[in-house]
Amino acid sequence: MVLCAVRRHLLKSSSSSSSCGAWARLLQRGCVYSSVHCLDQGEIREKLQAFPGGSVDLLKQESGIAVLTINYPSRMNAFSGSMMVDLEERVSQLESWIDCKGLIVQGASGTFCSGSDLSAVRAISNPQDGMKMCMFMQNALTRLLRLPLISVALVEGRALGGGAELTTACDFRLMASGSVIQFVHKHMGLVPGWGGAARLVRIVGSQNALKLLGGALKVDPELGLQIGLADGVLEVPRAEEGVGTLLQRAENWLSHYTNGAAPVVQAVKKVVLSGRELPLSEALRTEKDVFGTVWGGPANLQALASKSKHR
Ligand SMILES: CCCC(=O)SCCNC(=O)CCNC(=O)[C@H](O)C(C)(C)COP(=O)(O)OP(=O)(O)OC[C@H]1O[C@@H](n2cnc3c(N)ncnc32)[C@H](O)[C@@H]1OP(=O)(O)O
Repeated sequence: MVLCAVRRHLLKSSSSSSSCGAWARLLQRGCVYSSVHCLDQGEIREKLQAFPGGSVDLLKQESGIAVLTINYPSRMNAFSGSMMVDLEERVSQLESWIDCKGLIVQGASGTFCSGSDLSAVRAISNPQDGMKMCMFMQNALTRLLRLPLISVALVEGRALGGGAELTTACDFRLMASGSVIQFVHKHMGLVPGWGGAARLVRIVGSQNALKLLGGALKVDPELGLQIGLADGVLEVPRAEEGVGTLLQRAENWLSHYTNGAAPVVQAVKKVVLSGRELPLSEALRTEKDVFGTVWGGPANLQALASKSKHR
């Protein structure tokens, strides 16, 4: 009774403060750029759709784990313009999925993603279009990273250029044996533009980021683990092994972090995200708000009921 009353109070205060507070700023307006920054999402969507090919597919499973597949095998899963629009739409679908707990981002046909489709890039190589594509992808990938679920990039084969950047928009990276993550931008006379540099610095630190970008280094699983870019390595199962696919292995790995009730898993992601992205005082207030959503909730009450010794 007392717990429920306290929870009601916290929920009331959390919903009123979070609707206009830091968490709302992070999630409901998760985009980095808007019309204030001269970004017309409709206009850039239309422009990108003029470069079709491939798809980004979303499979939402009853387990609360979704699988997002970058699918353009004939171009090593490079991002065409229409795939960039697809990606944004899939992120919107995930944002409105109430029971989400986890996400695996993978490439089709044994390789992750070879960055942006160079044919499309060539066609929009003027500075104005380049900036618009950059803002569009930064928005989509920032919203991906801020989803209230735990995400993992399952890297098989190559993750190059924008593909390497995509891996940094996930909470974790799992590298399959033989895989490579490489920020090849310097070889293309570029730097990352999809937010990959800013996120990479937060993942591996500025010294390592400078080495990876400055030298366009090939990161194999061993180096990935050493510098903290990879969170785990999975052996690619041999066909004759018959003990499940790489995707199943990734799902097993992720389940260590996604087991439990969806509201609790989502709350975990929210407090970590706010701790990472907000100034301390705002992060603390957000943590209080999020705490209020699970305190005295079904999972909390069930856990208390199971502790018979402490009645
Ligand atoms: C802000 C974003 C910045 C960026 O992402 S810039 C783009 C960075 N990515 C790249 O530079 C990768 C370019 N591709 C490559 O280096 C190689 O194709 C790659 C991935 C190492 C694979 O090499 P191989 O195994 O020898 O295979 P391959 O070269 O014959 O490729 C197979 C087919 O895929 C195509 N492909 C691969 N990456 C692509 C891309 N990014 N854009 C457009 N097409 C691409 C390649 O042209 C080839 O097609 P086709 O069979 O000749 O018709």
